[in-house]
Amino acid sequence: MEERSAHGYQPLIRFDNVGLRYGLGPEILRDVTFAIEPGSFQYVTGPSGAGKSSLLRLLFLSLKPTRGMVEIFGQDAATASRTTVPVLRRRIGIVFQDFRLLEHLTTYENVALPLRVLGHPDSSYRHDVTELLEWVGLGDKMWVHPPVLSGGEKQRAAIARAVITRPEILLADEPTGNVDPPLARRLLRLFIELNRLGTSIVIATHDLALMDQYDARRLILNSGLMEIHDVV
Ligand SMILES: Nc1ncnc2c1ncn2[C@@H]1O[C@H](COP(=O)(O)OP(=O)(O)OP(=O)(O)O)[C@@H](O)[C@H]1O
Repeated sequence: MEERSAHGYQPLIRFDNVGLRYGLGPEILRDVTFAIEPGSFQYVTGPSGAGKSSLLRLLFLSLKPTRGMVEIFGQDAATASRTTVPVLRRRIGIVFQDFRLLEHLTTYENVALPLRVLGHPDSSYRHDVTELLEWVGLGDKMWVHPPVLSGGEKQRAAIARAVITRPEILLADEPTGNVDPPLARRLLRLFIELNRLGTSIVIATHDLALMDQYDARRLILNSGLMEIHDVV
């Protein structure tokens, strides 16, 4: 029988006693057990080097656990084939710490890229991409290339690209790391709005001010172990 969470939903992602080590190094994640529910909002936090980025890599199937089980949309990550991984990833949006925008493409083309890769014609998504870029405040930066964008503008372009396909989960690695407090608050409002529209949000951060602004579940990593603080 399919295992279901306390809320009656099947979780989108499930970690069961997960351990991770790089090569022959020490285990940097140990016995990590948690689930990501549909429509949920959580922070992954903990000191520098605690394993936040590594946890996101496991969530995005860029890494496989060295022990325990990671289940993504009901599929065991350990046995996911090379053809299954991209199919699962299409349901996950990710914002990398270093944005990874393509410099030879305009902001519009960067955001439209995931749809173009899926084979959709430009006419089918032009309206959606333009609307989303306006929504994140980049309406006047659509036709410039990333090198002339500020850090915060790049951040918003990366977020727009991550959500243009309406993923079920959005993973963001230190999304407020390079921006000033007013922009950090704006980005947080953007995540909250996306969450209201149904996307599950996972934000890796050590920005305590950010977490204090919007109370949500905290998955706290420390010495490889995870402590979970639910909102009461
Ligand atoms: N590719 C790798 N090979 C070997 N060790 C790695 C690799 N990536 C990360 N590590 C180690 O794993 C541990 C966790 O790193 P990770 O980047 O996941 O932490 P973090 O919590 O995201 O840190 P920060 O907040 O500083 O970004 C660190 O000790 C790091 O040195």
